[in-house]
Amino acid sequence: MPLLLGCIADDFTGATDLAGMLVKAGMRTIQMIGVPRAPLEEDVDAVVIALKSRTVPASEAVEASLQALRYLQDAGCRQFYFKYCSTFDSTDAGNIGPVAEALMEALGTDFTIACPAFPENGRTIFKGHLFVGDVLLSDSGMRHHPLTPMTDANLVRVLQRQARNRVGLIDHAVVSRGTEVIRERIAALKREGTGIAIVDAIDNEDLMRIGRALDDMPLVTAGSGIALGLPQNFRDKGLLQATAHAGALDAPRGARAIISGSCSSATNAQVAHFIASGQPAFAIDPLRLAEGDRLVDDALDWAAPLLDEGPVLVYATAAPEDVKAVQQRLGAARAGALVEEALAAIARGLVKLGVRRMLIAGGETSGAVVSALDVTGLRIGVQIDPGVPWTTTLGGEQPLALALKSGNFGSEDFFSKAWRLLP
Ligand SMILES: Nc1ncnc2c1ncn2[C@@H]1O[C@H](COP(=O)(O)OP(=O)(O)O)[C@@H](O)[C@H]1O
Ligand SMILES: O=C(O)[C@@H](O)C(=O)COP(=O)(O)O
Repeated sequence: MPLLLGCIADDFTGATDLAGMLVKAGMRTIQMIGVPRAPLEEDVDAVVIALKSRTVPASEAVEASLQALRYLQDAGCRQFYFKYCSTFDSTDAGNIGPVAEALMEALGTDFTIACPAFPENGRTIFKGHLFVGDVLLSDSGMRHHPLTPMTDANLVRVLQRQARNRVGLIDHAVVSRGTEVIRERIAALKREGTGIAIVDAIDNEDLMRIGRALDDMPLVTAGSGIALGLPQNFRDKGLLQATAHAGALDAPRGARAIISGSCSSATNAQVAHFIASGQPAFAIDPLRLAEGDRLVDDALDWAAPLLDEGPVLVYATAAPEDVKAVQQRLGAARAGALVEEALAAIARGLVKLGVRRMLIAGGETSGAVVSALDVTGLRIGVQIDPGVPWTTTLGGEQPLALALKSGNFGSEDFFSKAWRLLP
């Protein structure tokens, strides 16, 4: 069967989130790390190319995304999907707007939607406003994000600041009335010159209705939620036969470790829970890294004798006030880069020490770690919590089982319970 859906994800955790969603919705999906050098050999329905383009300068994000698009076009994909964060992580400089518009232009299309809704994880959109659980995005922990603080919940306004096209809204009154009404609204928005429309969605039924209305849209831009409603279109056209189920992965055996560079609220709670349950944890202080302390060696010396006992945690995760203090001293970008580099080196060292099963918390952090491990692709396995599947690696020196956890996903006991899902 030909490839159907070609996806470009702006970070690595987001890519596994999307790939897991597509598998759950019945598409055989593989995740590639960066734009592959060779044509795909796997027999799959969808490919997700994971980029690390969320927080790089907009021009670099555009370039990398266009390169990914060309690869997916050459592979014969029929529809394209730009995946960003369910909390719409971006700044006024981008990268959601510039990348979406560059992809539109390359595909010769004058209209797309933008919908980060992921109701199962508490991300809903109403009247263009994004909610995280019970609060507006701007009142959620995302207002303190180290790299992309989100202080405005009105997505029409947020995207308009990043886009040249006019940004409009398909609101819930339209979405709730079904696919035909959504199609009519899209046609009306196009007529009046709107290029991108934020779409309201508060539950999975909304996502299914929206999905049906996107069957002939060349480019969809969204979080992972919208992916739930797309496979039905391919199935209706007789293009998708297999119903994929994420089977138990043949996970390699070996020592276990958790690397956490996310400072999101959920990760802070997960780190605290792991430490409170008496399990071993090593903290990385960015200020000491900046002073040249040999924390990478220290962390590996600390971990080596513990690895036979159970999972170890190495973390830079910190509360918002501590992150702010560090950023005031080092600058946000330098602090982020120092931490990412150190955690990536520690992950490499841990694999040399025999770690074969690893949880990584944080999108940027996952990008840094997975790149350092020379992984070329990921097979998707069982879901640990919504948006976080176990995966096994393709490429790299050693086969590994990896779970890339988005900052704000997962229950408080995630770092303890995840292992129980592996054979
Ligand atoms: N203590 C800290 N102080 C400053 N920055 C930090 C600290 N710990 C981690 N970081 C940086 O914060 C960023 C967190 O982003 P990311 O890994 O994407 O997490 P999330 O998924 O929660 O957004 C990374 O660049 C990381 O290196
Ligand atoms: O859509 C989402 O929320 C995730 O898939 C995602 O992209 C999260 O990014 P990080 O919080 O940076 O891991």
